[in-house]
Amino acid sequence: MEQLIRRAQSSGSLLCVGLDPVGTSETEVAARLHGVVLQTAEFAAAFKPNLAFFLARPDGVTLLQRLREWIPADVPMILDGKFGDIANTADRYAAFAYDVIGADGVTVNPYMGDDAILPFARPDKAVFVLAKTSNKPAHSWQDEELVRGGTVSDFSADVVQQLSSEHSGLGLVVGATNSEALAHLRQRCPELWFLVPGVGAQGGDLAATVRAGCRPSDGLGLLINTSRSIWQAVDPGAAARDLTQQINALRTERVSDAV
Ligand SMILES: O=C(O)c1cc(=O)[nH]c(=O)n1[C@@H]1O[C@H](COP(=O)(O)O)[C@@H](O)[C@H]1O
Repeated sequence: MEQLIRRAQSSGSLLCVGLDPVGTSETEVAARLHGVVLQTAEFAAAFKPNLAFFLARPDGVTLLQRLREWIPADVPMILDGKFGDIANTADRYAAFAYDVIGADGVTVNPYMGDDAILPFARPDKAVFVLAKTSNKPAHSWQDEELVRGGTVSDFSADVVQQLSSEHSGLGLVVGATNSEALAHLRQRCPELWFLVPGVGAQGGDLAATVRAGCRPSDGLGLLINTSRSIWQAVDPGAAARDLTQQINALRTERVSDAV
């Protein structure tokens, strides 16, 4: 998380460049991936490769390892695997993500309990736990009210908040497609970092996202991910630059409103 904060500050950006590579040939995909990294790196607070898009290719694991080499060392790479299994299996996924691939962080699905999360917590790694996801059908699971009060996503957020008092580097995944839910979770967890996908192809409202999710105290706490709208752009560098500038204008407003 410290690396992430340093990078967000030095790049002046909260943009997370999502890497969900698609294409017909292995050479074409590798070349495009390398190109996107080179063109967007100066605007990237982090990169987020989604594991599924790599595993679907015959050389996917090697490509992920090459990707880590292409990404500048000071830019965190979050491996989006949405991992979630019992402790000894989670431990193996953590070894894969951190030791085999060299990722600086992961996404985790908390459904199986704390032991699905904690094997990923290492002092120098970031762990983003799903709380309120961007997909529409998530509503019927995550907005379910619990007998103890609050929703399932509130419960996930509360558990992560509690665990973060003993384990550094924990954050939440909160989708950009529901800014009310984002504002609600920001209020519930004022300090945690949120990874926020759903801007771009999924139609999340960027302005509402920054207003709802950015920490008014320091203009940080938010990593806004977009994948397809950068991958499919004619000029990925320009797309990343434009998005960064829009985010920065909005977060300046957010911080000055709070003063
Ligand atoms: O954990 C994620 O990154 C994630 C959580 C979520 O709630 N919604 C979501 O879309 N994602 C991921 O974020 C990326 C979104 O891609 P685009 O819709 O193309 O920007 C994909 O890799 C998704 O798997």
